[in-house]
Amino acid sequence: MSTKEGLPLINLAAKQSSSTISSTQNALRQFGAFRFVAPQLTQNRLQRVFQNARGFFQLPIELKLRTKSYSAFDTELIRGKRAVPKESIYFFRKAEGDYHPPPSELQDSVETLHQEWTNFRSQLFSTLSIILDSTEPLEGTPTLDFESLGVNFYDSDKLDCDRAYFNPAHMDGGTLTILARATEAHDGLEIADLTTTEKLDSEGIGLDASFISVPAISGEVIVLAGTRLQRIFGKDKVRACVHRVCNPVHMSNNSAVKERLSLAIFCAPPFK
Ligand SMILES: O=C(O)CCC(=O)C(=O)O
Ligand SMILES: [Fe+2]
Repeated sequence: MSTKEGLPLINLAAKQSSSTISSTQNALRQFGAFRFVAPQLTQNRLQRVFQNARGFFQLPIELKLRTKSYSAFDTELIRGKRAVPKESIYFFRKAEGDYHPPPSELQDSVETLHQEWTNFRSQLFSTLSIILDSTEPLEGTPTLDFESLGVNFYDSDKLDCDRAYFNPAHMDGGTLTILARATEAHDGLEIADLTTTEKLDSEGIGLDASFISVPAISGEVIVLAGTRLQRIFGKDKVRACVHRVCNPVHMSNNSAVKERLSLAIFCAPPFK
């Protein structure tokens, strides 16, 4: 199944047809993912964030380490053990200590993008309630849910050839992750077809399941269900998406891509 057939594309501003509802219900069980149309999130504002982030990631490491919510190459762990060969900077997170703010152009461009995202948030969650036939609207709990945003930078020059993944197979812990990428086309992002395995943990699924490649398409973003959404609705309705990013040097006919930037909004349902 191609990604286009496999992952339904939703227009949040429209009334959902019964065929969109049923294909999205299926996609949430099979992949834990779908897409929505959001040119406002993928065009100029996003490119400005990536341009500023590229400048930030090129700064000397001593400067980056002093920056609030920066995580250096190979410092984040998946399942508490596998280091992820990426650098990231997170926004809207609390940080203890004496850190510098990120460069102001980067901070401003992230805030502008995030402001645009807030126009989509309640539409996305109310559409999700309709799709999942939920009688209660999804509402965030201030103690459990908070929203943050991460910009990730992957550089295949920093990766030994034996590491096939920029980001090993994992699930995100929150409700929904909105993912946008800097490069259009196949940039290594893959999601598991959860109907191809009996395994339930992300490591087992990573070894056992079939994965499909999810190209980045202009004007659209991908939504990944997190473990919290799976817990709220139950595994029969929603599976947490298991996703990974291949090192582009391991991808056939795309070996020219060496650098990869992505942006994830770890979003929370609106509060009452
Ligand atoms: O870089 C990507 O496309 C995926 C990022 C991701 O999985 C994450 O930040 O949790
Ligand atoms: Fe993730």
